[in-house]
Amino acid sequence: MEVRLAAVRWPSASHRAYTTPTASSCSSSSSSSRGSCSAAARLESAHVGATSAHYTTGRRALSALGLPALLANLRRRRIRWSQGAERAGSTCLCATAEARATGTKSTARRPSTNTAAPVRRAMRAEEYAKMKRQSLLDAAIVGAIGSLLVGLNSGPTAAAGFVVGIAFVTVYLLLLQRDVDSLSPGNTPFDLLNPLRILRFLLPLILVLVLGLQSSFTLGFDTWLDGLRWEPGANFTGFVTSPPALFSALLGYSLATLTLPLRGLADSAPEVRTLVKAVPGSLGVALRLTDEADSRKGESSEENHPVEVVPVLLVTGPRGCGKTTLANQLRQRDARFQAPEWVVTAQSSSTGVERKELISGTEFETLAEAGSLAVRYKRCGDDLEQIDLGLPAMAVLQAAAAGACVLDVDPPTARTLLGYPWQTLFNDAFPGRKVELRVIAVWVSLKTLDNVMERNRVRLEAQGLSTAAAQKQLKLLRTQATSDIEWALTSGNFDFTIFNEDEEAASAELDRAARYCFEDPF
Ligand SMILES: Nc1ncnc2c1ncn2[C@@H]1O[C@H](COP(=O)(O)OP(=O)(O)OP(=O)(O)O)[C@@H](O)[C@H]1O
Repeated sequence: MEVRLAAVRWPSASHRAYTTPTASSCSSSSSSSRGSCSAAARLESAHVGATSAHYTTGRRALSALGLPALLANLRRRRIRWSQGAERAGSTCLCATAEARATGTKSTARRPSTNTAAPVRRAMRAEEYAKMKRQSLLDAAIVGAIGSLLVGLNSGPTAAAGFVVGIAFVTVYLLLLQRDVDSLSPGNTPFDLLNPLRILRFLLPLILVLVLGLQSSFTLGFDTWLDGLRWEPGANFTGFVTSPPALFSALLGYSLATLTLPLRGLADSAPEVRTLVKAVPGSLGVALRLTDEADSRKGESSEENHPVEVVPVLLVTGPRGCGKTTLANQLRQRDARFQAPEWVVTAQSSSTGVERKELISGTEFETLAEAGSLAVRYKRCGDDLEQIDLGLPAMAVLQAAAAGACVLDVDPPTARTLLGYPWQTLFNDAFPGRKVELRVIAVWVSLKTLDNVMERNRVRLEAQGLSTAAAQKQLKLLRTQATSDIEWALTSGNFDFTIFNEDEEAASAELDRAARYCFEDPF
């Protein structure tokens, strides 16, 4: 899938250099066109926001609910699990380690909450919730029709047995749904010792026992006991004295359970639907109409409006832990990762941003008032003058046009960036298109707060600060770092945590994390 920033239309005319790069300006290599928009980024549409250890999306549940679909998807899912485990595992482990190191209780698990990924996740969850309802509805329909037919054919005892069978299927389905809900990299369907799973597979046996119990209550225990015989043909189980109830219950149980794989088959074997569509009569017509409506819906939503992803690699963490070093190394290794161009009101070495454009204070305010700046703050310049710095939201898109935008910022700035209404911006700027920001958030830190302080102490002393001045700064840094780490652990925004004790290893870890800008782990 491609992100064509070439087609970006910026809504506000006041956006100076950030105004719409038109199709023609894209094809020309005008230097004023800061979009580099001829470079359409090749991206895979994906949902990386969800490192969720939970395995609850509709697509995955679809596989788990139907045996044929499960077999068909087995290989793919194994890959997904291993990828999910890699990410979720590393995040959780790191978060736990950091929590231990800092004495903070970790509630951090995963995904970024700021982007459109949650919307997609919600859609999948909705799809899954629909499937859950559908399976229960299928069982209810089979129960209603089956008990009526069985009742007419074999009497009320058999009908009651059928209803009991359906009740057990309902329990089976609820257990199955609970099982699927709790699937995670650490709890795969291959774990046969899961108590709920064992209970689920023992349900038919429990059904027979319950029928026996019911029979003993109806007949009276003594009569029921007298009737217990081990005579094949006369009393099939030796417990249940009413074969019609037993057979109907098992029939109800089997039929309703069958609806699961049948629904899976119908979905995964279009030729079955095609065959049925050829059948004259209302069923064929109904199926044809349903298919036509589905394909029209698909055309309008998927083909005409593919999801265009804007990948952003957000690298943040406490001061002095090596964010900039790692981000720069990544950009040097891989040209797909680009830093955005910030706007500043004065040139200064203290701005801390590499790419910046000088604009006037008035222009800065205009951008800020138009809501075009994803983040803005003030810095002290070389001559102690106040400098305004801002990151135009459009600059993030433009940097991502080469592949992915790398944002190396401190935690408060990261927080502001994550809170920026990106989706509203995309909806306004790209009407009729589905554009999503995919933030891969990486927390760069050290294993303990003391290590963080030591790294900063070395840096401050290397800058020539006296011990007293360094101590003063370190005190402020400790307070800030503590609050930053607490935010990282509790916000659930971070996909990866990297402890930058060893630069080479940390670089390799950042490489692995950065890969998710272009890959779909699910
Ligand atoms: N793995 C490492 N081991 C030792 N020193 C490192 C390591 N990584 C970076 N450094 C050093 O730590 C210092 C701070 O690095 P860097 O500027 O990249 O950190 P930062 O997190 O971006 O800091 P800031 O938040 O102040 O911008 C630099 O002097 C850098 O050389």
